[in-house]
Amino acid sequence: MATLGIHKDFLMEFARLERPVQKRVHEVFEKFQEHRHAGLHLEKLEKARDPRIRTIRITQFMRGVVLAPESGDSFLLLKVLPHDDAIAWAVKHRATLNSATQGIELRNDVALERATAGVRAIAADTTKRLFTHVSDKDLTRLGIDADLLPLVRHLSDESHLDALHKILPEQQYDVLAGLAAGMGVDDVWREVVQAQLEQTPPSVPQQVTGVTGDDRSVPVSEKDGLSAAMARAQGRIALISGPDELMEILTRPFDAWRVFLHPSQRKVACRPSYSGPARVTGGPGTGKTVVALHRALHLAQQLPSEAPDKSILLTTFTRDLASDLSRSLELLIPDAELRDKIHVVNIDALANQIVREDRRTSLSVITGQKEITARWARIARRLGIDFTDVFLDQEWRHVILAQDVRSAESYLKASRSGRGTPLGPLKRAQVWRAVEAFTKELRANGEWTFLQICAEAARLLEERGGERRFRHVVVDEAQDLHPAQWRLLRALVTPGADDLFIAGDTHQRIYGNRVSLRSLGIPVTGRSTRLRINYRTTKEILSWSTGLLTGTSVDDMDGGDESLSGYRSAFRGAPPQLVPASSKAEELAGLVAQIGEWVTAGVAPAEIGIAVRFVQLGKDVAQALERSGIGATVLGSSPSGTSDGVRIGTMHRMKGLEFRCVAVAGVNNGIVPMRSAITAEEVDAQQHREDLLSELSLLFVACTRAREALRVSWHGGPSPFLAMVRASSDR
Ligand SMILES: Nc1ncnc2c1ncn2[C@@H]1O[C@H](COP(=O)(O)OP(=O)(O)OP(=O)(O)O)[C@@H](O)[C@H]1O
Repeated sequence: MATLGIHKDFLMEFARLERPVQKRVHEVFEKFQEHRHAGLHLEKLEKARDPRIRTIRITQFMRGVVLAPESGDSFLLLKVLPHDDAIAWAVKHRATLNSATQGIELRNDVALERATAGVRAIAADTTKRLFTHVSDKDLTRLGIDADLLPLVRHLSDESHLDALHKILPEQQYDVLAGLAAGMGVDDVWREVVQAQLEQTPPSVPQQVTGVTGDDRSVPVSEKDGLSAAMARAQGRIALISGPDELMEILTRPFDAWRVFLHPSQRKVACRPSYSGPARVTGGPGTGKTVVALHRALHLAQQLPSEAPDKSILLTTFTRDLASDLSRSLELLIPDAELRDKIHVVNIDALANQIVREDRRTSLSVITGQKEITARWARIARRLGIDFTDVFLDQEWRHVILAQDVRSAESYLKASRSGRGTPLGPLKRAQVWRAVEAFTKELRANGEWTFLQICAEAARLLEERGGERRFRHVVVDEAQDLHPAQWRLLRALVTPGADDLFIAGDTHQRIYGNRVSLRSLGIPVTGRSTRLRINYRTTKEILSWSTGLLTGTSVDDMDGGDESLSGYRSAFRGAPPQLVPASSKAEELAGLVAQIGEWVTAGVAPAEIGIAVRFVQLGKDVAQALERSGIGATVLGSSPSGTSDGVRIGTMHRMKGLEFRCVAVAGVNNGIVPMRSAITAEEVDAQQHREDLLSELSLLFVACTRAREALRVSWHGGPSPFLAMVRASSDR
């Protein structure tokens, strides 16, 4: 039976076609299993560099480009382009095997020869070389073939490598981009080559080497070579099992993440089993959520047939993020029966359900932080104790609830590491009196805070012992979870193989909840993987945004430091715009003009996000936009996704989202960081540093939501964080 492969580029181009043309593409290929390629009316091209690359008529104006060897009945759909472009592309390209993985790659020899000459000319003027630190032997081991070596050896700058992205054989570009981003040879081997080798299905014959004696690139062999070579290029090529799957993929072409996982992502998501809790980390946009979704699917597929619905919990920080996960899961798993094995709910809602069921009554929850702080202030005044409202609230969250301290005696002995102000026994007794007054008041009113509910849910489950609701738990945005939430997650699933799968990035921690996973009974050492390729944003936005973090050190929740080394993007775009204004009115006017320009350029308003530090500014921006006739939705004020307007949200709300264009407004001195959110240094120096880091992460999160364009503006003095990034880019 014929095998059909779809190249990622084909899907991307298909996505941009008009509906009737898409329909034709589908009609042309839907019966592929019945055809040997003669039946597909493939046209040979006279001057083709690779005689197996042919074209096929889609409509009068559009042609598909297909790789189809003479013998065997495998096809690879490579391109779908306007007629002349398709022919031009088809005659120039060749399909070869990657020497390290034996996966199929495409190359444009003419362009490569031209690029080599260009790079040589540039290299004549400089002694700088990008890859002097890597030997020929290592490059060869990583799959760089001898045809490419002269080009690679003359590259002097990373921007030249970026410019070659589209013409280099794909996997070889991946290797070079990793090395250029500072990864070691072994790391690149593991993440690009070995990950790919491991994913090749066992049924596909492994060849020892794909290079000829002189290490030159070799064409894909005839007779069955193509389907094996396609199977060794997962991540770039998807093998289609039949017409239903073809239909499935072509129906949602924009969601390439469903089909094309990078080998480093697939390795984490589809590993048959982990011996205990496992974790995936990585900078913004590296696909952690995508991996968490695929892991949930993988676990669902492995469940025994008698496993009940909702055997797997897929959870995250907020309700909105959980709704996004649900929507994505529907795309990833069309089979409702399989999908029902996965329960998607945010952690607070789950905790609420557990406590509610126990008490057989609904719970009244205090949601506003302002109200909570006001209560602490009242209590401190009433008791005549000399602690600020913010200090008491932090002590309660970061020490008492975090360690589940339930008595004055335990509090006296509790570790306060992470808190900067030492507290002697007398002071602790005062704090405890305030805590008792606070909790008593809540109890008397039948009120709860979210964290209290989580702590209570964890306590209930621990007490009941053995009542494990789920076989597997998958957690996204894990960096912001509080220890009480972790205790709940720990209690929901029996410790052991594949119990917890955790996705998160501590550089994006914005709620100040530092935890040690090990101390919470969640040891991930040896089962933790970092993703490094950013799929969301341009190199320019990425490098500017990571510049914000220069000089900061962030823990990895496992006793070490998190790193962004090797973090990279393959797209290029315009650098972020940094726009000062002398007044708020001027800043808003500039912002409105920019949004207007984006909309005129064809960006849908809902694909534009505006991040602000506080809600009122968001409302002001919304009004300014509406006055100019541009619709806007302030996130959180109406159910998300219900309006087509520009999305405006606080930086906190931006977590987990993404937009084609992002404007971050009001990045003023005194606002970012928000003065009121920073503990005074003299009150608690450690907390002061933590608060500053959370505020910095908040700006980092907001800026990294952008796919194509980022604009950062302020009025009056700029945020000191912006001075930091400028200083780092000057270096
Ligand atoms: N293998 C892939 N192929 C195509 N697109 C991908 C792939 N992996 C991720 N993406 C896309 O990249 C974007 C970022 O992915 P995702 O939200 O999973 O990243 P993340 O690491 O969770 O980001 P953040 O930490 O910033 O929330 C999404 O648009 C996603 O669809």
